[in-house]
Amino acid sequence: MGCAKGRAFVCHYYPPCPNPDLTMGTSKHTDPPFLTILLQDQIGGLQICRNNKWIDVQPVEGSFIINIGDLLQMVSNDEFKSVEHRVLVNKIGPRISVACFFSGIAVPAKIYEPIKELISEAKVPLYKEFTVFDYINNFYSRPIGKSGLDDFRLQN
Ligand SMILES: O=C(O)CCC(=O)C(=O)O
Ligand SMILES: [Fe+2]
Repeated sequence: MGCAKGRAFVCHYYPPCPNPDLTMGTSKHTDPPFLTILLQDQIGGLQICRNNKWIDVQPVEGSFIINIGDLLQMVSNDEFKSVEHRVLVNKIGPRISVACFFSGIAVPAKIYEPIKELISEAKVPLYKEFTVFDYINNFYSRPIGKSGLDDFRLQN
């Protein structure tokens, strides 16, 4: 499927914040690509949302964090769920993280859809066909923090 193609690296620099309760490092969101491989330093601050609760992702030296993104949720027909996450700021710091996003094949436009082997009478396709461009373009035209998954969901 070429999910490992379309790589982009983003480096984040979070300066120390005198009033961490008044702001966020990165507000809650899901990542649009298939996968994100994330390297964070020892400062901490990354949280994921599970059962409506925010859980700290403790830094483990020498390890990477793998986030499932929206595109993987769609091709897996919701077998994998795109994780909602955010970053808190700290009085200590700065905090540095590096994300590698895997967005798949954008050019020439490749049509993606829920993987056929995952579809059956009991498990109907939940998403319509899409290209990486369609999804990313729609994602960035939406309010921050709202994933674009619902715009591609089929009304079964
Ligand atoms: O800085 C982090 O740990 C996470 C950054 C992030 O969520 C992103 O780049 O999408
Ligand atoms: Fe993210």
